[in-house]
Amino acid sequence: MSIGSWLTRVRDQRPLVHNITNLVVTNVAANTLLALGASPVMAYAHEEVADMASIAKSLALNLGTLDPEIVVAMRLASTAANRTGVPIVLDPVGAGATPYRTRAAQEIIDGHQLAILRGNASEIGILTGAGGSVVGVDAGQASEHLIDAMRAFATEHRTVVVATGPRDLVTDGQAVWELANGHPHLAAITGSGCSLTAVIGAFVGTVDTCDPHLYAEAAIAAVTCFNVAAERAAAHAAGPGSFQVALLDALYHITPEQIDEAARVRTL
Ligand SMILES: Nc1ncnc2c1ncn2[C@@H]1O[C@H](COP(=O)(O)OP(=O)(O)O)[C@@H](O)[C@H]1O
Ligand SMILES: Cc1ncsc1CCOP(=O)(O)O
Ligand SMILES: [Mg+2]
Repeated sequence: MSIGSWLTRVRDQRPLVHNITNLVVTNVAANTLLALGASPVMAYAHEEVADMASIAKSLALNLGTLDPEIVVAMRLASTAANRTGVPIVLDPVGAGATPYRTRAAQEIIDGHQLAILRGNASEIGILTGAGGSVVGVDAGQASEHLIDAMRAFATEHRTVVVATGPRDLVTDGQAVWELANGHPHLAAITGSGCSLTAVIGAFVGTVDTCDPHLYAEAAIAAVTCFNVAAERAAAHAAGPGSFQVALLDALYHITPEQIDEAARVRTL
C-alpha cells in the first residue's frame, strides 16, 4: 500500500481518536484531527475514560501537563484499551526533564502494551536508554546511540518507536526507516509534536489487527503526511503564526498523490 493511500483510509474510516492530552495543545490537536478527516474526542474523567477508550479506534496519551488525576485517567484508559484491542500511542512530553514525567512514562510503558511510542529524539533517547538532554518539553542534544537503543527497545516491548526532529526515525525492532520531510517552522510553534501524535493515532486507528509491522507503516504514513503538509503550508506562510493556520488548511487539502510525490523515506 502506498504512503498516500493511508490518508484515504483515514478519510474513509474517520477513526475516533480518544486523546488524553495537555492543556497547551488540546484545541490545536482536535482541529488537526478534524482537518485531516479523523474524529477527535478529549475525555479525562475517571468515570468515563475506560468506556471512551473502548469505543475509540485508538487512544493517544500525552504527558504534557501531567498531574496525578491524569496519571490515573491514563492508567484506566490504557487498561481498557489493551483489553479491547484499541491501539495506544504514547507521547512522553518532557520525559527526562523531571523525574515525575520520566516515571509516569515508564509506568505506562511497563504496565501496558503500546502500539507506538512517539517523542522528540531527546525524549526517546531518555526512555530507550540511549541518553540525551531534554530542556523542558524541547529536545536538546540527541544521543549517537539512538538508533540501536530504539531498535532494542522496540524489540523488547513489541512496539514501534518514532523519534522526531529535523529527521525522523521509525523502527519496529527490525527495520529502521529515516524520514526526511518537514519544515523548521514546525519547531517554531508549540504543539507540532503533540498534534503529530494525535495524527499517528488517526492512522493507527485504521489498523484492525495488532501487527507491529502495520503499526510501523501507519506511523511512517502519518509522519510523512503531516510533514509534507507542513512543507506545503510553509511555502505560503509569513512566519510561525500564519504557518499554524496554513498547516490546518494544508492537512485538509492534501491529496494522497501529493504525499507520494513528495515523500522522502528510506530504509537505513
Ligand atoms: N528542524 C526541523 N525540520 C523539519 N521538520 C522538523 C524540524 N523539527 C521538527 N520537525 C518536525 O516537527 C514535528 C514535531 O517534531 P519535534 O519537534 O521533534 O517534536 P516535539 O514538538 O514533540 O518536540 C515532526 O513532524 C518533525 O518531523
Ligand atoms: C509548551 C508545553 N508545555 C507543556 S506541554 C507543552 C506543549 C508541547 O508540545 P510539543 O511537544 O508538541 O512541542
Ligand atoms: Mg513533544
